[in-house]
Amino acid sequence: MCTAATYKTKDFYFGRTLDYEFSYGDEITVTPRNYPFEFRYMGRKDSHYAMIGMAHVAGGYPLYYDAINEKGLGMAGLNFVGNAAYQEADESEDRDNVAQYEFIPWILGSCASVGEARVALDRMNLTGTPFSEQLPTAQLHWIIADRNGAITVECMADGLHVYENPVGVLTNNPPFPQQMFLLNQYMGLSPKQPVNTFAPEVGLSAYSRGMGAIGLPGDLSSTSRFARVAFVKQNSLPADSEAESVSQFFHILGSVDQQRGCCEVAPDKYEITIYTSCCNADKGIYYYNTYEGHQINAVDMNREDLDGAELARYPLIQGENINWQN
Ligand SMILES: C[C@H](CCC(=O)NCCS(=O)(=O)O)[C@H]1CC[C@H]2[C@@H]3CC[C@@H]4C[C@H](O)CC[C@]4(C)[C@H]3C[C@H](O)[C@]12C
Repeated sequence: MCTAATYKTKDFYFGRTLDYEFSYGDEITVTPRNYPFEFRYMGRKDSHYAMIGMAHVAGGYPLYYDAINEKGLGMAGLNFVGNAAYQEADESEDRDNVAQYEFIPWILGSCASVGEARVALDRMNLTGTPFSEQLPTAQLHWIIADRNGAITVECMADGLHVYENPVGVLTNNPPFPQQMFLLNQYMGLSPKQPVNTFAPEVGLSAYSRGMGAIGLPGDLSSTSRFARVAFVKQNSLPADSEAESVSQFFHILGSVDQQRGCCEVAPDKYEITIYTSCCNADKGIYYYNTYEGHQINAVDMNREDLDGAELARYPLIQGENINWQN
């Protein structure tokens, strides 16, 4: 499972948790403007917007899981197993055929906003073409967001859907309209203490703080994480400074953190939050921490040569960094 969220303070933040039982070998990867992208159907693009994100680099190609570009647009792919169904390549002149593994570079390379992404999506066919035999087609859906809004993209048997995403969060199954519908169940929840509308004549009292959100689901299912992160995000109070914003963002995604042992996916195999990311989309900074490394690390795309042609790659820093005080 995975969870993605957007957040706006002075700047615009975009990030995700990646929850899985193993790692593909993830690296924070900066793709500069002149790295030549060889698209499967759309030919070679010698120049495009620069981007930074988490990727598995295979044969020199950045297979992005999530990224932002230099214009402040962010995009993340999350599992959508059993529902994702890709399209056939369509040779007509007015269609752009994009393989699922190219989707993030395709959009972030050429779109500066969600509006521009919508235009690109209008003429796009998303194909299930695998990257290689070793890396078969991933069944994903995506969130695309900028400081003014977010959309969800789901390619299913009945076509490519683009939904307005008013909460700016995404998890996994079921399809997005059902996730949004389920939020109706929680509309009564509040960060304020409840008042007794249950039975005023019965002497009920708020014996603890935090009772306004009783009923918010605490488990790790995708629908529960969706409701929980949406509640936490919507009620989170923004602070202006960079450190406070980044800290708050990690707290928001911390609400859906997966601890080893709590989500068994096969006998003795457990899904955990492998990494959590928080991108400052205005400044081009990728902050992250990992399961065994709570310290926040950062890579700033603007410290790289963005007019270059070579990827800059940073393996994840692992291991806890404990500041001893005596
Ligand atoms: C496993 C992850 C989803 C985690 C998640 O959501 N876990 C919930 C499980 S569940 O919801 O409970 O079922 C997803 C998210 C992004 C994916 C990569 C995208 C690029 C590339 C595409 C290629 O085609 C195949 C290899 C490739 C590197 C992909 C590997 C893997 O698929 C990645 C990491």
